[in-house]
Amino acid sequence: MSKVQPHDLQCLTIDQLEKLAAERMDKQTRDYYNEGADSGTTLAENKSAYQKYRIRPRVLRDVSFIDTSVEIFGFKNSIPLGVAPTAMQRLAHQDGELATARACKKEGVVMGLSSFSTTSLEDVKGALGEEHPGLLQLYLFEDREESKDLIARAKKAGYKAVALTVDTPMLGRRNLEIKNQFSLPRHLKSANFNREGTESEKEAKANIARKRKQEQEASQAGHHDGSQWVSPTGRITFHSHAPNPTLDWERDIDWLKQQCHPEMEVWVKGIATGEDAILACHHGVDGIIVSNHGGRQLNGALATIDMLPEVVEAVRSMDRKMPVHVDGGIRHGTDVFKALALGADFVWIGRPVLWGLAYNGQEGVELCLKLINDEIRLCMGLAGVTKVDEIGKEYLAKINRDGFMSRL
Ligand SMILES: Cc1cc2nc3c(=O)[nH]c(=O)nc-3n(C[C@H](O)[C@H](O)[C@H](O)COP(=O)(O)O)c2cc1C
Ligand SMILES: CC(C)CC(=O)C(=O)O
Repeated sequence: MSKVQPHDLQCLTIDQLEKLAAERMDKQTRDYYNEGADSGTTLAENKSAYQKYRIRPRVLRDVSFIDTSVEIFGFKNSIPLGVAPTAMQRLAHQDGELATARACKKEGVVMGLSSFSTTSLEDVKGALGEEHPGLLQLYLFEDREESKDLIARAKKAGYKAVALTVDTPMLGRRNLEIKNQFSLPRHLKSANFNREGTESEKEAKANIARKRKQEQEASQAGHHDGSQWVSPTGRITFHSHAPNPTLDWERDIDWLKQQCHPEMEVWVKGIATGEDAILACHHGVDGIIVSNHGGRQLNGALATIDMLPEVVEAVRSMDRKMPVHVDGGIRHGTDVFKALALGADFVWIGRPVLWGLAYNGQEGVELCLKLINDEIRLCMGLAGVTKVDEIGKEYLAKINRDGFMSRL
């Protein structure tokens, strides 16, 4: 009988990792990382909704060899899970995104990098290495030149995909963030922006700024109020630039595909309905991520595992096969199994990685990924499956409100 080899006796679960990390973060960081929007119901439900599902294990199947790997962006990922893009990782640990990248490389797990990282996208790709695919998360700015520049740099650095985040036309209301007057400490910066730039880049930006100012004066009532307006030459901060209320399927997705294809895939992150999944498919995106931004945007939105079935059904009704991923509230290997059984091709985790980083830098992130890896393997074995693509809805039952169980 094989004996379980713990990686760290102090930390055997993601829940324990969360507690250990909380002791090592300052209040500003802890609140920023852990908070959800408004009263936090969607944040809580992302996690609790997994309890509605139970696994129907099959027995007497030889599970002596289990393959947890899947292919993503042409890369053999060790588990059907990736690290979701989360901003400002150097708040958690001085090595920030570099520590996460090194851990992802070591554990064979794909990494999503936030546009608002505290390490440049080039340095992160350097740490991931040539073989390892990177995904760059994008906020498309109203100032297209900034976004264009970022996309060109990602392409040059060798990223395999971008994911446009579409659930942030406005920033969700995070009350602790407001109360703490959260901002990036002086010693850190949004490393992908606010670069000095060459003389000709500076000149081009100054021209855009002049043009914008003229347009604004002419219309007298731009759609930004004075407190939000930041000129294209001004500092880019997440408060000023992540939200973009002007994003639109027709104009922006086609533009993005033109900038990225064929070198980089274009994904859309933040799909929450079957209707939008169909639009994404019509607009030719390479894949979608069902997400509510970890409960940080629209409080009262459905938990992502509850949105997933309608999105999967909508996508399956289309002629073109488009992959569907999901994130939000995934804390156990059994959660990963349930999401795949409900039709997701792949899942992503956000906060658990930040907790790993805060607990012990690169080693903490490795620990987080190892714990989840162990749990996925164990769950597959105990459920009687040996390959990821064997996981289907016949392995799940749903517990309804009245406590009765139904087959899916
Ligand atoms: C602190 C923090 C920062 C985040 N930053 C970004 C970001 O820059 N871009 C983005 O698309 N999503 C961002 N997200 C959302 C994550 O990509 C992901 O959707 C979410 O964390 C998944 O939920 P989970 O934390 O419950 O796993 C962030 C989430 C957290 C917790
Ligand atoms: C740059 C940000 C808006 C980060 C983010 O997406 C978040 O804090 O949820």
